Amino acid sequence: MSINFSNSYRDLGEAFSQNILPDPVAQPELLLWNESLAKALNISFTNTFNATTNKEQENDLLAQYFSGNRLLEGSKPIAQAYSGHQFGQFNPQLGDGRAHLLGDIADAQGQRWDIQLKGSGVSHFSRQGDGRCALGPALREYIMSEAMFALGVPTTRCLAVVMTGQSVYRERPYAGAIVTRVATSHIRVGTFQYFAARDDVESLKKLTLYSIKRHFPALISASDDKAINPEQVLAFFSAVLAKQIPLVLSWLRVGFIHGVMNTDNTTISGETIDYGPCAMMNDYNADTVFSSIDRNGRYAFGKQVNMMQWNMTRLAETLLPLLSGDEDERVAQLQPLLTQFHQDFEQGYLVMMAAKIGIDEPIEGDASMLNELIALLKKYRLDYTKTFTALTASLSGSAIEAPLVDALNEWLPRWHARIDDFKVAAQQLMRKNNPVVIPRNHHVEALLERCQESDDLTELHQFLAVLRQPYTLLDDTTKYQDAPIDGDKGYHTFCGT
Ligand SMILES: Nc1ncnc2c1ncn2[C@@H]1O[C@H](COP(=O)(O)OP(=O)(O)OP(=O)(O)O)[C@@H](O)[C@H]1O
Ligand SMILES: [Mg+2]
Repeated sequence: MSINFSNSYRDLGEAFSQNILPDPVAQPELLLWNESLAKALNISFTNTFNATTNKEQENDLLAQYFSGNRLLEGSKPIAQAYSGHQFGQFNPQLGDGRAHLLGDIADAQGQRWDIQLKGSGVSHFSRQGDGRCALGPALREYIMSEAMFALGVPTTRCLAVVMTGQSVYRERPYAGAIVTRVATSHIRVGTFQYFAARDDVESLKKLTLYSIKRHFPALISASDDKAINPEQVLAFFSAVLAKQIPLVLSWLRVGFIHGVMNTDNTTISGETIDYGPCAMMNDYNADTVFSSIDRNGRYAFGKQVNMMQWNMTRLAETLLPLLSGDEDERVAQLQPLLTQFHQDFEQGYLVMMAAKIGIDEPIEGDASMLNELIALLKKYRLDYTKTFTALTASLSGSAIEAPLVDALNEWLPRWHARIDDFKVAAQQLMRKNNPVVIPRNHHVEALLERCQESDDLTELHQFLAVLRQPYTLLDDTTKYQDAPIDGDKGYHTFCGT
């Protein structure tokens, strides 16, 4: 099997991670293999398999590798150390309690990707946990991240799901599984906090330099890549902030609620990570929360940008020792960047929402028109996805049906007047920005239930095929477009264990 691993994170030294092998499982069985992702990553088996290898043998070998039972050549697994603010409370000692980073690989364009097993056994960071993952949450991560990728949301992805043949106990026994996650890195805000909490400035410098090289190489010249200066630290912070804006904007565009935006679940690369308690919004309400542990609505749909700014402020704090001047001067260098973040986000939000109603370059008056629409969505409890799909279709003659047409009857003429001169272009823009299908909670949950009861994955593949083309109406799309009759009242998500 040809995967050309580096172990660059492990090479940072023992302060950063624990060297530890995945814990072998009883009976690994490949459930899902993401062929298109494998291709994109340049992962191929041509050296391993020959004309006489059959599909079953191939899958068996993949199951061995992606359960951690066999180690891929060149991989030196580690569990990464990190801390994190969880619902506002700082926990200095988190880290990969059930994950193993196998190493990083380069794709054909030279982009590096981490390959990580999740659910692969305990580590130094496991605390009370068993190091394992149940099948439901593993499949959920695969489905949601594939859907998000196709929706155009920056995200970590899944390469494989392997059943372990072992039960995991979560109040009752469930089938266990291991998911292979791919990310441009697994460096979290909490990774920086880990070293800041220990006053380990040398490691903070090393981590910042590594992060710059990995994610923002333009900030550093090849000749002086051994140390960083305060200007580079500020440029790094700006670059991290800039990554979070398209991330949160795309969540808001498609109605995604992350559910657990703790600093340990916020990557510096701006990729969605940790699909534990996430959910999709149905009818529009900025206060929407589904996570059972988010009792105060800290991570509600409409609060996500504020929470991201809060997380970025925690990142800023960790960078203070790397700046110059006294304490006040250091804060004064970071503060304007956080203010700028909010302004850039607000501007980006207007552009994003305007695109959803077909306007490429918003002008004065568009913000108030959008606010009015959002107020109507909320007042009449209109489904977010369906509303924009109907508005898009209406531009080529589809009638907007009741009750939507009644709810929007005063708003529609205002919108038509604005886009009348460029209806065709408006509709094209809307088609790109408004999915016709999203991974609705009730469909995801129903499928997870069925997959746990039966080995037949036909429906799962059908659902995935639809989710992989969320801007196109396929024959099967209509099966998954419906909003739940009760608006998901009483639906609760749980932190994915
Ligand atoms: N079953 C488990 N065994 C050991 N540690 C666990 C388990 N479940 C969660 N943890 C640890 O608890 C912390 C918080 O968990 P959280 O649910 O945010 O992350 P996760 O889903 O395990 O991983 P990730 O953020 O990488 O997707 C992490 O340190 C995680 O490793
Ligand atoms: Mg997590």
